[in-house]
Amino acid sequence: MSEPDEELAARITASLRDIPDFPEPGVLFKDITPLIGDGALLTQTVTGLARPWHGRVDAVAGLEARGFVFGAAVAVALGVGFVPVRKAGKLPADAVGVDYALEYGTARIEAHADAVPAGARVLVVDDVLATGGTAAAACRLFEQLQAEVVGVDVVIELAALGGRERLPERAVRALLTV
Ligand SMILES: O=P(O)(O)OC[C@H]1O[C@H](OP(=O)(O)OP(=O)(O)O)[C@H](O)[C@@H]1O
Ligand SMILES: Nc1ncnc2[nH]cnc12
Repeated sequence: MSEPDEELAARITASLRDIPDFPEPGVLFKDITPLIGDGALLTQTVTGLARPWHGRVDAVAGLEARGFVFGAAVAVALGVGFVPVRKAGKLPADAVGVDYALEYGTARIEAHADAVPAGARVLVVDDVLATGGTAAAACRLFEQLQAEVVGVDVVIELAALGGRERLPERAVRALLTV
């Protein structure tokens, strides 16, 4: 896996806005809107996410909603298709789903049953890895579809919340670990 880019990590750190007690008391929310509002930093972040994966994936999956921003851009950078992983009830065709818990609540994610062919190499992209519940559910989802999850690629890992431990034997990569 590629070396961490310390300059990019510093730029991401400087851009993040910490919002205490959002969306519920006790959660320190990492707001990425300043990052994605900065064209140069958004480009560097997408380039950094895509860097190790050129020629190694068949599809990029992005997790609704913030994972769509980065995931679709990474798919373009890699020249592969994008698969939206949506919250329950949003996809129009036959879907498979997984229930999960995240830092602040529970949810269900779904993907279209024909989103990727069996054996496809899928890269899961999201903005934040916190408890890892969302990313682990996404991995299970693609394995239900007989795909191969080659990695979980996030902008920010909140290490204290233990997401990486929730994803043993996965190639988990974060541009910034806090
Ligand atoms: O590691 P976890 O504890 O599972 O938390 C990480 C997830 O939480 C956030 O999504 P959220 O469900 O809040 O959706 P949003 O992108 O629509 O805000 C974030 O975008 C990740 O997908
Ligand atoms: N603390 C946090 N900040 C932003 N997104 C999150 N998703 C889960 N936990 C989060």
